Amino acid sequence: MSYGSAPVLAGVELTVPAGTGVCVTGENGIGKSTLLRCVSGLQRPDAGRIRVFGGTPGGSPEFWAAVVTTVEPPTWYPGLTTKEHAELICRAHGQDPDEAGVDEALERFGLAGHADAIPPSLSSGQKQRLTLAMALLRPSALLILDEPEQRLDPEGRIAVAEMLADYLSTGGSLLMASHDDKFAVASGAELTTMESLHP
Ligand SMILES: Nc1ncnc2c1ncn2[C@@H]1O[C@H](COP(=O)(O)OP(=O)(O)OP(=O)(O)O)[C@@H](O)[C@H]1O
Repeated sequence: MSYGSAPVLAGVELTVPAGTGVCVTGENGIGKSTLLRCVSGLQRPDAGRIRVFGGTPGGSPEFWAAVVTTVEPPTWYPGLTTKEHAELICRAHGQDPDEAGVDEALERFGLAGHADAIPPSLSSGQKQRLTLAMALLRPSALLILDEPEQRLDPEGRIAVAEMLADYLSTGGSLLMASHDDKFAVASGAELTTMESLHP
């Protein structure tokens, strides 16, 4: 993969066995987001091979039924509230919002008091909470998260790490990038440095 003439991710090899979590770490600019973008099907590598559940990333409705990526920041729907965003994601995936537990999720993410606010009025940490709440509310088999701990307060990081550990314990797979090793370990992910991905 390259941006212009600068190579990024040359010779990288990574396997995330289904039902496990991997967290890639490394200095700013080393290529973590680029890796996650490629695995999410948002960027196509110039060479090499990426398979997700045996298929090409991003290439089919089945991929997007199974995979949630937060690599690209969300766009909020004009005029829809925090709660309506959460309900919408459930309905889009064939779930009844009450049965999916929208109210409980908003409570868990500390957003219950902001259910009727529109997302642009939320703080950056609250927007991050809503993004993660929406990612975890809908059914999925793989979460691809770019620095999910960003903008969360210490309590929020602990809560999200627990929710990711729950996700893994119920059979989900997780690929994330993070600068917070403690958070990643608490999430149940195995830490892997970008440097170690070059065999
Ligand atoms: N759109 C782009 N155009 C040109 N170069 C880019 C682009 N996106 C990333 N790069 C370059 O590719 C390299 C890898 O960037 P990437 O965002 O993947 O790093 P990262 O490890 O996620 O960094 P960080 O820890 O800061 O999030 C960097 O040198 C960056 O400057």
